[in-house]
Amino acid sequence: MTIHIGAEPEQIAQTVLLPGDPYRAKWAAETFLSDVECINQVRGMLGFTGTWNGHRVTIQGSGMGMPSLSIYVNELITSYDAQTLIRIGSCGGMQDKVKVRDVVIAQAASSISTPSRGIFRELNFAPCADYGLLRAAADAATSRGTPTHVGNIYSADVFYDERPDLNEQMVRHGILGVEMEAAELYNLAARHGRKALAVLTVSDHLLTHESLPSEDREKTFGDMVEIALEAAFADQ
Ligand SMILES: O=P(O)(O)O[C@H]1O[C@H](CO)[C@@H](O)[C@H]1O
Ligand SMILES: O=c1cc[nH]c(=O)[nH]1
Repeated sequence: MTIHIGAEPEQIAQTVLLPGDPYRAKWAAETFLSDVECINQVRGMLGFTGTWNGHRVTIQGSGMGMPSLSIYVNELITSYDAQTLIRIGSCGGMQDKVKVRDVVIAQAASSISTPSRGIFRELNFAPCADYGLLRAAADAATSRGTPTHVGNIYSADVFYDERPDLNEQMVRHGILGVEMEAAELYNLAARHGRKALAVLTVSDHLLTHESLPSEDREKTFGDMVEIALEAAFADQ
């Protein structure tokens, strides 16, 4: 057990999916896994372990924002030996071609700042996905026929952003979408030699101002969950 995760070491699998929303973790575990056990309820940040196609998988809520994700990912790596960590999140679309409900696979994650800023200081470290996971997820999305975009995203510190000038530059430089966790997930994976990826579903659009209701964000983004599962075990 750790401060924030109440599971015994053997209750957490080496492959962990990480939705921000703990109720998306519950829905995804109950929908896609068998033999599901709830392994964490500390602070209501629900986690579940079960099996998918014979493989053990944990789906653990990470909370919103990089400081929250950093707590769970640090504990999952250092106390539970998690090896493969895949965020399954929502994002806001930032290009005309990126439509609501499309999937975005984050090849890299730009940011203004992350919790790792104190380490990198003047270095503009480029947080990037594990290439094997990225390729496997893109292949899974193609074979499923899911409208999918692969590229650079933006990991923000705030949901209610006050920098339209910065958004304009990101749109101009091809950023596909905005969310709030992937950059620090990629930093931590690099630091600890683990594999990480973020597979996202577009829930909002910064250009069209569309926005899905919270229940849809919790319970309807199944394509990204299955893409993440297929990518996690593509080589096994
Ligand atoms: O839907 P999740 O996975 O929480 O991801 C996105 O949604 C939250 C904001 O509503 C942030 O955590 C952002 O990254
Ligand atoms: O961070 C996020 C997540 C979903 N939608 C947004 O617009 N921003």
